[in-house]
Amino acid sequence: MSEFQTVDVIVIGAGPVGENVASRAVQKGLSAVLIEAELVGGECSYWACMPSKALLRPGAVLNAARSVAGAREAVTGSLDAEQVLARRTSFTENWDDSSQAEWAISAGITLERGRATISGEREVTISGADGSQTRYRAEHAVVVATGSRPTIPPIDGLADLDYWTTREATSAAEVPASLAVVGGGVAGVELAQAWARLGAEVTVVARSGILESFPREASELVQDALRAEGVTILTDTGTDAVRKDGESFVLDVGNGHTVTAEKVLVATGRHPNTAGIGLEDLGFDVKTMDSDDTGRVVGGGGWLYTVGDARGKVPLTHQGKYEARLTADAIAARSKGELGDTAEPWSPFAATADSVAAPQVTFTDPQIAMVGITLAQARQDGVNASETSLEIAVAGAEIQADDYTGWAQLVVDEDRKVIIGATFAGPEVAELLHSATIAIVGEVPLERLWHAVPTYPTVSEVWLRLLEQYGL
Ligand SMILES: Cc1cc2nc3c(=O)[nH]c(=O)nc-3n(C[C@H](O)[C@H](O)[C@H](O)COP(=O)(O)OP(=O)(O)OC[C@H]3O[C@@H](n4cnc5c(N)ncnc54)[C@H](O)[C@@H]3O)c2cc1C
Ligand SMILES: NC(=O)c1ccc[n+]([C@@H]2O[C@H](COP(=O)([O-])OP(=O)(O)OC[C@H]3O[C@@H](n4cnc5c(N)ncnc54)[C@H](O)[C@@H]3O)[C@@H](O)[C@H]2O)c1
Repeated sequence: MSEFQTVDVIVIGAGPVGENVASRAVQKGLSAVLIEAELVGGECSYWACMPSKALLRPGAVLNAARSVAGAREAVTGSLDAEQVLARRTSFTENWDDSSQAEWAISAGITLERGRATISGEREVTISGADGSQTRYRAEHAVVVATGSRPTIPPIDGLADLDYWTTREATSAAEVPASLAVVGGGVAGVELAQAWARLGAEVTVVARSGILESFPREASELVQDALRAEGVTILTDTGTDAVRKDGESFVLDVGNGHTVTAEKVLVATGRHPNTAGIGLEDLGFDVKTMDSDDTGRVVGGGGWLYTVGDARGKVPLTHQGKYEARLTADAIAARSKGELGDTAEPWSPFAATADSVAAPQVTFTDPQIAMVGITLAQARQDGVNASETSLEIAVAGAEIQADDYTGWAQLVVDEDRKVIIGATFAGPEVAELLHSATIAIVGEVPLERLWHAVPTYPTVSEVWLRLLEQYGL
């Protein structure tokens, strides 16, 4: 057994979030070791955000051209699936992480490859692929940035079959003739559209609705678009059992009905990947483990932190990287005695935006972009909230696409007269979202927002329409 090497911060998991904790800690003058069992860059770079968006983008560009007279006539072909898949693969660097590893080293981070377990208080043991063991002791913090795992439902027969998770669905080398998607969340719906536009016959099997975490009007726009382009969507439909008939999967979806497809994608949510890394041996129950706004594990002795998907608050890359910056700053401040047990909301150490202003975009075509809280959530939290919504019908939208169809909503805290939630649905609305995020985080009073004039003719003019409809 090797001796312990001592370092200020140990980060387990080199996904986007772990990378950011380690680099920020180094920038703050601490030494950091970053440990990765698979690919430096994590799920996001190789099997999630980047390849899924690369699969979706060509279809959105083609559809954008087809939605403008004059351009439409110039576009006579369909997507070139081989080129789309090649471009997707280039975004994953062909699943080679050498450039990411080089970046980590150039950032002054010590990079270790292998599977890490927390082997004691402040202690981490790395098991290398060659059977070697390397041990580190942290002076200040051990940060768990181990990401998340797909949650696989207990569907009869499923466990024995070679179904797709989002990993296979983002890295497939060929377009399947047909695809059944179990789950109507963001991952399932994005990948349903991506593969359908590449030529697969796609059926989405959703036990309740589609994209249910978004306002109904927004998810219906996406649902209508998917149906119009040939995706079959079965809502309120459970998957009772799955079996193989020759090379095909057969899903029993109730009342004697079946769905048959060449591939099945199971996209039914994810959970923090915190089991089996030694936390149980230290007395933690990983199912109930909680962290404060600085990422410090409650009851964790002060040295243990979680970030990103492993923290489980907002499982999105940008929000995890935000947590990473704040957690690294909190660790650095505590190492100098400049921060105590708790951090003030909105201070540089507390991830306050996680609960009030986390933005999310569903990159389907049309897109849904949402930030803050929904009307239902606001009312549940006892906030005196109002809702203003309308169809996006402004000159900028008409210029963007013939027959532009979109929808927008603001949720306002009537006591404070500030925006607490916003949703935009329609083609290319993602870039509208940051304006809403700034308005929420800045708690900009509506009467001041009235002076923020959107440019003519852009889709942003919807802000003016929303404020007028609100009553300004
Ligand atoms: C299909 C799909 C599409 C998505 N699209 C988007 C998007 O467009 N935008 C967005 O914001 N989010 C998106 N997400 C979510 C996003 O992928 C995650 O929020 C993000 O990857 C979380 O980053 P992370 O660093 O916390 O975890 P991960 O990226 O999962 O990285 C964790 C790393 O830890 C390593 N690890 C785990 N255990 C150990 C161990 N014991 N020892 C050493 N290393 C270990 C893993 O190998 C992995 O590399 C998507 C997710 C999916 C599934
Ligand atoms: N554009 C993006 O930002 C993006 C894209 C993809 C994924 N992600 C992230 O990745 C995570 C995982 O995505 P996801 O779509 O798997 O999760 P999700 O939580 O968004 O959706 C899961 C879906 O599966 C359904 N479901 C759950 N259990 C089921 C069961 N037993 N049978 C049938 N259906 C069931 C749910 O009703 C829900 O519709 C999400 O947290 C999301 O934030 C983000």
